Amino acid sequence: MTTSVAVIGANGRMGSLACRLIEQSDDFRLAAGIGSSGDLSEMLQADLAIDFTVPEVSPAVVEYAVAHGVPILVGTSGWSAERVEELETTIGGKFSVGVIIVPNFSLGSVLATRLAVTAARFFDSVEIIEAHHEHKIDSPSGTAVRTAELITEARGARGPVDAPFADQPARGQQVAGVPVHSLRMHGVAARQQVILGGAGEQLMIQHDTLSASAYEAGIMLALRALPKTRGVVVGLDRLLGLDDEGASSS
Ligand SMILES: NC(=O)C1=CN([C@@H]2O[C@H](COP(=O)(O)OP(=O)(O)OC[C@H]3O[C@@H](n4cnc5c(N)ncnc54)[C@H](OP(=O)(O)O)[C@@H]3O)[C@@H](O)[C@H]2O)C=CC1
Ligand SMILES: O=C(O)C1=N[C@H](C(=O)O)C[C@H](O)C1
Repeated sequence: MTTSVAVIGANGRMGSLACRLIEQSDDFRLAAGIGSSGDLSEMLQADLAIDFTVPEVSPAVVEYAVAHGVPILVGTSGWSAERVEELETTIGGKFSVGVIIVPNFSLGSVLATRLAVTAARFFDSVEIIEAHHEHKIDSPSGTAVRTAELITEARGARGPVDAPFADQPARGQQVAGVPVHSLRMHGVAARQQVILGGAGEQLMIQHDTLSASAYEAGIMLALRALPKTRGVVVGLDRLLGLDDEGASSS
């Protein structure tokens, strides 16, 4: 007995990877691959859906899935805390439908963010530099936004990071009070550096994605967790049981 999956954004880099993983698996089969000229109603023939589209389109895809009772795994970036909150309001009573939003499917990236969130409680300065390939249309990356949000949340009583002269454009975009600097260039897949500064020392936590194979295990893990999920869950860390480690506001 296999579970059928519809992939929205099936012609893209990540969507085609998801299609391949589903077709190669023993427990899933591809019910529909939907591109920008397709119709979202094609997802209704599937048990589950995966969204790898673009940040502007993703909310409508997710709302359609939820409205029609199709659990959905979201890999598309752009899901800031504010956007997640809006979705939770929209979902309202429909909490029997699962929505898993994963800013980054790579295990190393999730761990790097976790380490940075833990370290950020002990340093005055925290800034993020992220670099991505030349085809990435959005900035800052979803991973950087999530990292910044978690950092500020974890600092709690310590307050926001010290980001002097942050109103100057060259100081980056302020995300939850953390300066984020985005590079879009040839020769890189995805990299994130969280640089922390304190009295007389610096700590840098860097993660490099070298190829899209880094996302494969995380996609399958999240897909398998989706039928058991109720309501909105954000982050692979939640599925790995890492979310309550180190992120204390004490
Ligand atoms: N969570 C994670 O670990 C990762 C997330 N990402 C994120 O995933 C997203 C996709 O990335 P990537 O695959 O590289 O991007 P691509 O540009 O390769 O693919 C995006 C796809 O979205 C499709 N699309 C656009 N509008 C619609 C629509 N209305 N309905 C259906 N499909 C639509 C396009 O379809 P068409 O070709 O038919 O026009 C296109 O193929 C990005 O937000 C990226 O940041 C990327 C890597 C890892
Ligand atoms: O577009 C990409 O490539 C990636 N997007 C995600 C993001 O915005 O964080 C995840 C990863 O960084 C690759």
